[in-house]
Amino acid sequence: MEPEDDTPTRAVARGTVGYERLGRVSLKVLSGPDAGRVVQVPIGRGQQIRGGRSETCHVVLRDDDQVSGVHFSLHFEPVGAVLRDLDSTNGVYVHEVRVREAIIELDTVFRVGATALQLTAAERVVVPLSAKDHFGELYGWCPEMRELFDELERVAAMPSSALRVLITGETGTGKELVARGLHDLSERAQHPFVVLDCSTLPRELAEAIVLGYGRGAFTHAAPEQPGVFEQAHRGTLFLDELGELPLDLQPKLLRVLERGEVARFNERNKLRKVDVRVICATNRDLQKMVSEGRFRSDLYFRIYGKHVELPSLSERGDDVILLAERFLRAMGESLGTPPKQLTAAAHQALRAAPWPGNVRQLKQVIECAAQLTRGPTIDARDLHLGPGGITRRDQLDASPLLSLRWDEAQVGFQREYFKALMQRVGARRGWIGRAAELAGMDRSGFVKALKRLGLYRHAMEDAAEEP
Ligand SMILES: Nc1ncnc2c1ncn2[C@@H]1O[C@H](COP(=O)(O)OP(=O)(O)OP(=O)(O)O)[C@@H](O)[C@H]1O
Repeated sequence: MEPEDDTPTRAVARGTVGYERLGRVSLKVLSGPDAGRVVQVPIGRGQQIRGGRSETCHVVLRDDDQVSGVHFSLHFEPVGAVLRDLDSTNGVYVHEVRVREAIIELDTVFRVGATALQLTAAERVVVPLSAKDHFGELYGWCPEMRELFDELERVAAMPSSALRVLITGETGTGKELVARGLHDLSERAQHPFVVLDCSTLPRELAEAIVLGYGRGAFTHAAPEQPGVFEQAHRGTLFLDELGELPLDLQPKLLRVLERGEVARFNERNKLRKVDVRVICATNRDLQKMVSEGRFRSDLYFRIYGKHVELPSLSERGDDVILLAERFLRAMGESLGTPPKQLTAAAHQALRAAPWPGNVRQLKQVIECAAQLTRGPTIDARDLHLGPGGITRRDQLDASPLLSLRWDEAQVGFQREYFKALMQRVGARRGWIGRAAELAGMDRSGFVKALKRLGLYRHAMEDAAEEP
């Protein structure tokens, strides 16, 4: 049966100026080295509060040596405040019961190390929303996205040299589109926008790619090559997957950011001035990496100015439908045909799918369905999202592939292939290079394939060490 009203539920009417959400939280330290301190934390959209000994936390408990670097988080869902132990050594206790995750109420006391904390206030604030449904090419209609657009419009209006931006969010949520939009709206728009994906940097050549190299760096005949900073001179350098930047390259990057000068790989004494706005993105937990010594804190503070967090697609309500329709319209325009329509059942399937690869995966599913569906409508079964479909998180065995169409069977097979390959190589140092080599691919092609198939985030989470 068709639902009576299938219009988006969480999109905000055009022209709405603001909406109310939780905006400020207060915590009181009842006992421990910081007893008596009251910490007030403004919370951004979808942001969680973190506590621990690390300077990167919102609630810094520097003097309690029983507290881990990043010990606990608090985030707020419709059900209440969710307190979570972030793999701390000594645990999180509520009423002296150790918990991994607990929903706590106002005034609840919890203990981390020798410190007892009380959640004393959670205040609501009215936040402004953009009147637009897009920022550059990034589209969205739900309040979370419209609040984001308002933030981005204000960031874009600031002088670009003064501003550092760190964009976080799962793979495929639009981080590169945000960076591109900020560049296009800045006074640097006429100059280059250069993207460096740190996850595809080959270790041996990383320094030469970032800093550039002079004539004869590798062989006598090798020509000179400017690094990414020089290429982006007067424009913007987008450092994607910054969490994957090799540790030994981090101080060199910091030096360039601080001094605005770059010395090529084999020309240590020849400094070249560069005027570059750097925008960074990651889907890794940089705070945790800093507290574990896997990312330099000085570089973290250098790049961490304005934090832009992109919600995952499953947190954006009916944006999934509106985005799908947008992709269909764009396809129709490029083919000169009327856009195909999604049935109500297709809407339901899109809403229910988990989308580990977020908007990138949605776009791929929609484009694939539009190309392969003969009639003017796309039904749920044309999307192949249900049990046994291509976007299930768990493994497909080989036999269901045989009953799929050729293109879907190929995608299904590719997912199986990459999963098996990653299992074979294991989560150990250098696994990307090793897996790419076994697949006969270059690193960048390998990482792109993982992203396209929605496997990249899980692969990174599973990897115990830096790739
Ligand atoms: N809100 C959006 N509106 C329209 N298109 C989007 C949106 N978000 C993402 N896309 C599309 O999805 C794809 C992935 O976007 P993008 O590369 O910006 O994601 P990302 O977060 O940088 O991914 P990764 O972390 O894997 O590099 C692109 O084709 C982009 O155009």
